Amino acid sequence: MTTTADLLKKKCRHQDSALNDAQVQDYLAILPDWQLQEGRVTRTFNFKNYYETLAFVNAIAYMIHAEDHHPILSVAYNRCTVKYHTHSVNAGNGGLSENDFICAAKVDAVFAGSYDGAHS
Ligand SMILES: C[C@H](O)[C@H](O)[C@H]1CNC2=NC(N)=NC(=O)C2=N1
Repeated sequence: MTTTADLLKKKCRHQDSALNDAQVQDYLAILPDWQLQEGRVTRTFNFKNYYETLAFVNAIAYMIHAEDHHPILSVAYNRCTVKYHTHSVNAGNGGLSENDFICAAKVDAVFAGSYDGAHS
């Protein structure tokens, strides 16, 4: 059974095939703060003010760049919603892959202050 610790040790890699519904549910079970909304793995993070919201956006941008796996971000005064899906699967039609859950776990680690940087 995959754990969040397993996900944190992984690195995103190119994916061609999407996860099936059962696999998606297994990953969601280990990331309880994330929901599946409109086919995207989604979580909203709340902050005290705009400065802290942007600090979070910049912090996850470092991880996002290191993983080369990009979410849709919506940024408001005191919250940021992160939505992940994988463009490359299903012949470019998109879907969910393990990369989405690797990055969700790493976003949580950044938010918790426990992200230990990109590994080569
Ligand atoms: C060439 C580049 O590595 C690919 O286009 C990456 C970039 N970032 C990506 N981000 C997401 N969310 N899905 C992808 O399939 C993806 N592919």
